[in-house]
Amino acid sequence: MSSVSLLQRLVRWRPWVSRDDPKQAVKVLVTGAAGQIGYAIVAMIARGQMLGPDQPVVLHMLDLPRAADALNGVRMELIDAALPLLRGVVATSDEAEAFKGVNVAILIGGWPRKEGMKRKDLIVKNVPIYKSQASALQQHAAPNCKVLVVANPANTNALVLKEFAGGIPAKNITCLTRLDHNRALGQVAEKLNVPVGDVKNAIIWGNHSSTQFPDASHATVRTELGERPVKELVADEKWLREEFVSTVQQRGAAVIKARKLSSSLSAASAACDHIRDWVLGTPKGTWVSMGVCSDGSYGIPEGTFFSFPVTCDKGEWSIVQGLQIDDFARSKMEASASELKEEKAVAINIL
Ligand SMILES: NC(=O)C1=CN([C@@H]2O[C@H](COP(=O)(O)OP(=O)(O)OC[C@H]3O[C@@H](n4cnc5c(N)ncnc54)[C@H](O)[C@@H]3O)[C@@H](O)[C@H]2O)C=CC1
Ligand SMILES: O=C([O-])CC(=O)C(=O)O
Repeated sequence: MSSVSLLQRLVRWRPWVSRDDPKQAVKVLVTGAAGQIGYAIVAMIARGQMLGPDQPVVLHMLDLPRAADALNGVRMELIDAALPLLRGVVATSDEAEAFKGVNVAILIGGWPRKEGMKRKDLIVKNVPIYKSQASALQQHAAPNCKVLVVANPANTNALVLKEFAGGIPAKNITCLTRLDHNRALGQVAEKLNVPVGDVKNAIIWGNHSSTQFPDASHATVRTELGERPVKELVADEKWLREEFVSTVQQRGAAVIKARKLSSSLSAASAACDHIRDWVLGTPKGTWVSMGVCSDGSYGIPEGTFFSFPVTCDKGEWSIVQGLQIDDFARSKMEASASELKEEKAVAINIL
């Protein structure tokens, strides 16, 4: 007879490991998981909104020691939600434990801006976090881990991560501008009174900051007569160059003014969209905006973390090539690239 008693066997039983799982669980790290965006995103991930409705996940959640109780509360709620795709939860304030073996890392941990601040005012507080987490990523994550930086200033934090996590390929490090992209689609849909799902191919060029350039000049709307250019349907160049651009650029600040907290639901949803499209691919004929390491496309200096239109296939993103850039767009893209150069100089100075 086996020396393992029935009671011992029951204690060892791990309900999240099912023998019938057709797919292995993917380990997804969320940093800042006790915060606003963290609280919104963990349920979305565990419901399959990020990796698909048949993909089991193990959630790794990291937050500071002082948020340990709150993080444990999130862990309890995840168990209480009885989410069938959720095959395990690690809740910790230890970076090594949090990054161990993760396949996808959503880096949200850091400080949010308050009303009246610019995102780049967060460099001093947040950039050092990304230097420290770069080593944890390099040492403990799965070698092909896909990384999405959400915490602001997102592009510069991603750059710091790339600089200090040399073992992780630059193409695996990205930052979130999908929220701005989705905001751009939302503004066009509101203007034309059409379902947002019928609008596609807006572009966010540049920094996730007020110098970003939301560009609807290549966007289209699905109509009964086929796909039609947004430019033609809006028929208001002034709106497209002014109100549309500034509304999207300033939307984060407008939400902070209204909520006294930064966008959480829409940021969490956009982060799911970003990873889903990266991993599962963009639909044919559709591009999305992602902050990625420039290869020199469109004259943007190589190595700059810049938002471009991309398509994704088999887990790889590629910058959409050959789009016509007029003088107006060129000047906006250059302004955002030079702001990123300034942010980089400030970050280097701090580190
Ligand atoms: N890229 C984008 O589109 C967006 C970016 N953001 C940014 O996302 C970040 C998080 O925003 P919220 O969730 O609203 O803030 P929050 O303050 O509610 O949550 C942040 C969490 O990060 C934790 N944290 C701080 N330092 C950490 C560290 N070293 N390791 C792990 N966790 C750490 C905090 O304890 C807190 O629980 C902010 O920087 C915000 O500006 C927010 C909205 C959109
Ligand atoms: O504006 C902020 O500070 C938060 C953020 O990045 C956004 O909502 O886009």
